[in-house]
Amino acid sequence: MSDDKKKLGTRPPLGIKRTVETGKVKQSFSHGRSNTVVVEVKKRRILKPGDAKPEAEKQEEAKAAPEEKAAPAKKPAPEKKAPARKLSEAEEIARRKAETERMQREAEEERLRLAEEARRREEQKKASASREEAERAEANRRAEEEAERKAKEDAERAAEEARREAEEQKKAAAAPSPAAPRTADDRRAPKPAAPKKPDRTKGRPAPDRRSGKLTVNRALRGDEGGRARSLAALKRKREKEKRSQQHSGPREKTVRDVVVPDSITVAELAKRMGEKAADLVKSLFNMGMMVTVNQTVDQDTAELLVNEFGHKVQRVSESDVDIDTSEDVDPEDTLKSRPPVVTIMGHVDHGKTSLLDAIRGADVAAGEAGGITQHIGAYQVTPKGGDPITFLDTPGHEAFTEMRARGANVTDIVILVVAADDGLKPQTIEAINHTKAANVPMIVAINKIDKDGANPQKVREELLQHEVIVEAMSGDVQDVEVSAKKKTNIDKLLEAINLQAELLELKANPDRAADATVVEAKLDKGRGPVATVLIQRGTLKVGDTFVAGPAAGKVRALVDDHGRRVKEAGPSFPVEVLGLSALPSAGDPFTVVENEARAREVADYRQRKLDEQRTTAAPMSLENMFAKKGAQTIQFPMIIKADVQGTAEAINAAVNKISTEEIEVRVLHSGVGAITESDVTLAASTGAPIIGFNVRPNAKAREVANREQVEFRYYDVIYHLTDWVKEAMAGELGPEIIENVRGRAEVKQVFPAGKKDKAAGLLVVEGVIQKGFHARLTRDDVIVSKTVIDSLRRFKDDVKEVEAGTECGVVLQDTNDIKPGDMLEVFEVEEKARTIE
Ligand SMILES: Nc1nc2c(ncn2[C@@H]2O[C@H](COP(=O)(O)OP(=O)(O)OP(=O)(O)O)[C@@H](O)[C@H]2O)c(=O)[nH]1
Repeated sequence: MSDDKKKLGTRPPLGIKRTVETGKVKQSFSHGRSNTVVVEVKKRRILKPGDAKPEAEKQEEAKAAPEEKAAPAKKPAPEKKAPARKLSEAEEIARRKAETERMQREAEEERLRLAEEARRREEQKKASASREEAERAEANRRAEEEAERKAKEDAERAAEEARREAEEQKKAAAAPSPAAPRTADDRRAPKPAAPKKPDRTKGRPAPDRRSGKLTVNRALRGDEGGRARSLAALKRKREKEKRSQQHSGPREKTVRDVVVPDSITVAELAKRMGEKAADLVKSLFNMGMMVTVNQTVDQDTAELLVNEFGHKVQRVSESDVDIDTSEDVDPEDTLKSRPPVVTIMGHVDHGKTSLLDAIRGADVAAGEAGGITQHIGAYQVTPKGGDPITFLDTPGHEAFTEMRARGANVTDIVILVVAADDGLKPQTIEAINHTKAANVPMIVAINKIDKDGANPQKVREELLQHEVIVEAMSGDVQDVEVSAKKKTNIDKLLEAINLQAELLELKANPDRAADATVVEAKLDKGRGPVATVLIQRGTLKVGDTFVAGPAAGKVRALVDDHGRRVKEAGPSFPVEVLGLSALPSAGDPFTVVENEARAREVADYRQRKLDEQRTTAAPMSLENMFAKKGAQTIQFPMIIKADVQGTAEAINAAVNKISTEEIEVRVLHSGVGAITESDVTLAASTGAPIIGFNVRPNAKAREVANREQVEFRYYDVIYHLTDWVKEAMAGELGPEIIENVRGRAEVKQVFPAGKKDKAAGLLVVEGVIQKGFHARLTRDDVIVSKTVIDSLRRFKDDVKEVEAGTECGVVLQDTNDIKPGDMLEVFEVEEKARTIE
């Protein structure tokens, strides 16, 4: 036990697990220096052979050993050792117990401290997460509120809100003062309210305040006293948000000049305003208009919207969208001379195509069906020693006029072909009139001079009657005697053209974006829509973006009149353009524009205009047709399909001319390409025949046509077609009824005939009366009945005929309303087949 006592004093403080024995050793050095070192002695297990001491004893020994060994070097504190020896055993136990308890308490405290620290760290982490969450929730809520307010409240209300918020902030700033009164507003305020803090903290232990768990709800309620900092952060965040909202709202800040046409789709307006289409729809909804983004609004509504979103309106008429090349005049110094554009006109078979062939040195007329020029083409020729000349090959003057009607004055010179053996014919005269109307100079080509009956002088004289005074008759119109067949004087004709062109001083600026005119457009099986255009100014290049009538596109390829691919085409050059989105019409302007968006805009506008015209001008429904049928004029409907746009137009113009007062042609649809099922359906529903000009129906269309019994008519010569239309229209009208009045008689007396009929005693005053003649009975010049002479008697004898000056008795068919003094007019009815010119 004494051993134990001795050991107790030297034992180091109790650890949880002691693995080493420690002790302090004071070291003395020379010159009075000393140092105290801690000596650690590792536990040692002493194992002796046959050692059978109990484990506890062994351990005690092991503990004692180092102390005994270290004893000489150790200088234990005398005050500690001495009283220890004096202590009684009970006291020693109590002391040790107290010591152990103290140490345990300290260890426990340390453990608790660490645990507390960990918990606090954890709490802090959670709190900051919750705070962030709360801030996020708050921000979201605020954003929602903000959006709602914006939509519903007016500017005044917004100002009021701002004022209230400012007040709130002031209160929040004053919050740390416990004396700050808590207002009802504060309590109601949905945001975390700073004034609540004194309430919450009052009489509450501080640790409680710190350790309280921060939940989202508590954060939102703002009732956590310890959150004063986060509240301020929230407010700062709110401020920041407000600022960023103000700054991140370029739509409100950027005031745009919005171009508003007559009508515009909501989507397009939104694009121009730089706003969301959905916002516009919402706004319109608030105005009481239910529209979708793709619907159109009028200019007034669009203006309201633009103003509401704070932009400026720039009202334009929709037509401003279209391209107006007339204002874009090229300066004089940019102009360079260009080839003339020549159109050949004249009566059928007077030799237009032959002349063009002679000029070109190519034979096109031979392959042409029926000898009529069906296709509008354009070619450029350069005569020997002359300048290039562009020729437009048109089917007579209709296309020329059609193009002029569309504002396409492409022709510079007209060649009027008159056959020397035939003289002036109706179409020659029409051509003269059209040329004069267009104010285009004319050159007369008196053709077929090789023919036996050719009389050029007669032609000149005939021209005089139409105020065309040729040079040979001392006028200023050039005239050239030619033979297209023998190619006589073709060079003279070309010289005349060059001379006329020189006089005209034709010029254009080649160094600019191209302006052209469509002279022909067709659907090509392999190449899609193809347009032949004539460049009027500028140079058209592959890759150019353009708009042609209602079609937009990008030049994919350019093909010249010899079928060669070219990279560009200058003024007066005819060229085929590939790359169209749709088929334009002859006469449509073809303009190169800066970009695809512009091309689309213009094309869309033009298409809209065309749609408007179509839907308002030519109603094609069955109802409309029958409604019209009830009126005096009979409608003769038809559907025209042709191989080329120019031909379709020429046919349209030709058939429309056939209309009379009684019957008129109504072209329900005219288009280019094969006859399709939809054409047949339209024909079936309207009873219209389908006219295929150089085109045939496809298989499906044929099948439907068989079922629906739709009539197809195929032609390759225009006048054959017009002849048929005339006949068909005449047939539709039925035969003409002609009344030939044969005689007149006066009713002298009326007497009964048979059981119920009445007979009239007449005096024939004029012509003759025959049995079976139609008759009209008039009383005081008013027709009483229309009847037939049923029986004719003279002195009780049936006779066939009674002449003027004689009396007779007649029985009239189906009428007994006869009175003395009535007049009877008799006539024969003749049926005559109609003709339409
Ligand atoms: N003898 C003679 N015949 C000619 C001459 N020019 C044309 N012809 C003939 O006249 C006929 C009609 O000629 P086209 O060139 O087809 O006449 P067009 O005016 O183009 O006729 P359409 O295309 O039907 O309007 C043809 O048979 C030609 O061979 C000529 O100078 N002399």
